[in-house]
Amino acid sequence: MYRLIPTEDEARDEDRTVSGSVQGQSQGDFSCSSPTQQRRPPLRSVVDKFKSFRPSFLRSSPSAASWRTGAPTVSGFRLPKKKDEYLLDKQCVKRLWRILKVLLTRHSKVLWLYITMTFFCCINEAIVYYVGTIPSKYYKVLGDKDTSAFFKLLISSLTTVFLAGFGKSVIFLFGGLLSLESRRILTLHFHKIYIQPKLFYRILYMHEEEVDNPDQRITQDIDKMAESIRKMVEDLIIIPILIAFYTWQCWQMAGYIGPVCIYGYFLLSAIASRLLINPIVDAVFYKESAEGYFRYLHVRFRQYAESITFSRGEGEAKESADELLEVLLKTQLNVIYTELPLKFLQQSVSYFGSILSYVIIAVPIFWGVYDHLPPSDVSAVISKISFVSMYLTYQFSKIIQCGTDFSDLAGYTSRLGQLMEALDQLNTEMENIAIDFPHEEAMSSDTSIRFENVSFNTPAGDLVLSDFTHTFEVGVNTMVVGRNGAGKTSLLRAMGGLWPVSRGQVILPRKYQRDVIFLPQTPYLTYGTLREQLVYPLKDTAASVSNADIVRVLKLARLEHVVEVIEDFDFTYTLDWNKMLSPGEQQKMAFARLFYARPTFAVLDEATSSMDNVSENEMFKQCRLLNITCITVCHHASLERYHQRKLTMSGHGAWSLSEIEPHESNHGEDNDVDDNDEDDGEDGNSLASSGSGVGMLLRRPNDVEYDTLVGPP
Ligand SMILES: Nc1ncnc2c1ncn2[C@@H]1O[C@H](COP(=O)(O)OP(=O)(O)OP(=O)(O)O)[C@@H](O)[C@H]1O
Repeated sequence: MYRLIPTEDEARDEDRTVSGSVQGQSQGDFSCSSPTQQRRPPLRSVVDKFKSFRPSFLRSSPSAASWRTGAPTVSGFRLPKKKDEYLLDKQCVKRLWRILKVLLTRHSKVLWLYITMTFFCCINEAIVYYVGTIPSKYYKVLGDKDTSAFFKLLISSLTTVFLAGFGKSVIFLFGGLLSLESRRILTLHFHKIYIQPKLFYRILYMHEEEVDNPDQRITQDIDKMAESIRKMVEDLIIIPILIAFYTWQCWQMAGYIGPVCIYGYFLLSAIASRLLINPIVDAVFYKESAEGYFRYLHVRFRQYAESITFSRGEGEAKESADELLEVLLKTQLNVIYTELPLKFLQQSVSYFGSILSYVIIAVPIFWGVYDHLPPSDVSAVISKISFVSMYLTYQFSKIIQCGTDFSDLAGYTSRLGQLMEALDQLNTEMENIAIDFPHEEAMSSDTSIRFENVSFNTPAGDLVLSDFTHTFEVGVNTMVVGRNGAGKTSLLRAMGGLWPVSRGQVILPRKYQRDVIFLPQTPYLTYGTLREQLVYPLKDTAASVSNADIVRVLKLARLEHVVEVIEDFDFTYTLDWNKMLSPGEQQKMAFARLFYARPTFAVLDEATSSMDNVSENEMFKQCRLLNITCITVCHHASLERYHQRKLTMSGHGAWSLSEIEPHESNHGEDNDVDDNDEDDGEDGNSLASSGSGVGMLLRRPNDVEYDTLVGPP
């Protein structure tokens, strides 16, 4: 099972490692894997993972695979981490029950739709029963050559047939509503348990191997599950009542022999069907998993279209897509082949059922039960018994036929149930971590960020930082430097609580949410208006931002030209923000948010890497003017002038701190920037550099009054 807290043994191992040498590596605090597998395997590409998948129907005979797929046999296929077999077992039933409990809460519309559907199904079945007995009535009136009875019967049968059609469409309508409502309730539930602070990040970045494609499970599997539920409910909703009714009818007309034959027949078919369902559940699970990877690959193409095109990587992209498609098709073919025996059984059950009905009729006929009746009445009786027994076998064959839907449903249930369990477990473990290694607890009375004897590892178990003690004080800008992979971003992850620490404490300001803002290298541009963009993630406060504030903040971030590009401040853009702004401008937008929010600390992770020098300098100057203390991960030595302290990370847990001597450029920095501005031919929109920052008005989100900013000393 998943585990984030180290076991005692691991903790001991880690103790030894950390105290022994900072060069050592300790076991991961993240291990979210089976107890036997504590280290993650090396990262492999999605295609590589799936290359190792071999659908179950290929396992028995590699040569049969080529025959079935027409493709050359690829040996050694195996699903990534295919350690679980997904079956229609106790665990699956438990998971289904858990999902049904979500669907059938007290105020859920699903329950009402189900009840309404049952009502209409009962009415419809009464009509169907009447329609079923119509032929026997025709035998009678035609046999008796009764013209007026014939016309009466004609009118009533036409009306009934019309009503039967109407009844079916009403059931279809309610089935559709039921499916939509089920999807809505389940998706909302998953949004609630999945899109949670940090949990969301952890499951996507750290537990991808254990719980693949959670997005695909939420967007696709729930929909398919809701559809399976609709189909099954439509088919099965009224079956118990019908079976009871037609058993009684059959008993009345054909004696005990009729129901006994049909029940015996059903029992055998049900046992055979149950045996055939299990492999389908497993096949559906892995087909959905392959669907998820295939979809994700296309999402990545969309995301990296420009990079792929610049590197002329279309050929490779096509190859990977084709390869993954082949894997997906193999999993689909696997589903088709594993469903084949069940389909055969279902079809045979329904055809054999119609023959069985004649065997049931033959018994009373040959025993002379109806010998006393005239031939026209015997025909009517035969027709009626045949309808009743056929309908009874039909109800049973419908149960068998639902096997395929049910196996699909069980497959989706396994995927959704597994995600639910993983989320539960992560939640509990994160709560435990929060208790053992307090992070966001407002323990600090001041506004500094303190690391006390902190050690932590990567999810793969490599030591990132060992015994780190430092206070990031307000007003002291700190630069975090080091070679690639030394753990600079990881330090920020530990600070943000994304990665748990294995030792020590991270003590954050009391008003952490307001006082500390993280700016990543690639900011997330939300869907929505410019106003919402600026207040992200506090969408609700967007209405309180005045147009003047927007313009001022954009000017500070040197983004004033955006105003000319957009329709207006309240025009909702969806994906277009990423296309409308260059990477540098996107980073400036993040700074505009920062300048609007004016936190105590800005934690910048190469947040200016795509900006030109002038803009980069301008951002740091504005931070200083707005009293925002920067903790900056960067590779540019030129930024030293805006920092007073330097934290150097050397990898494998090693670190060192030093003071940055104020050098000449520090004193003349503003002039530098102004000069650059002129060189750039820019109009000096920077309020600080142009001097217009003096006395400029800017409102913090929660301030009632405007603050007055004072320009550079
Ligand atoms: N989700 C993860 N699972 C396993 N290892 C990870 C994960 N994320 C990062 N790492 C590892 O942690 C180490 C430190 O990564 P980090 O991103 O902190 O480096 P960095 O110093 O910020 O590098 P750069 O200068 O290139 O941005 C790297 O070796 C990386 O492989």
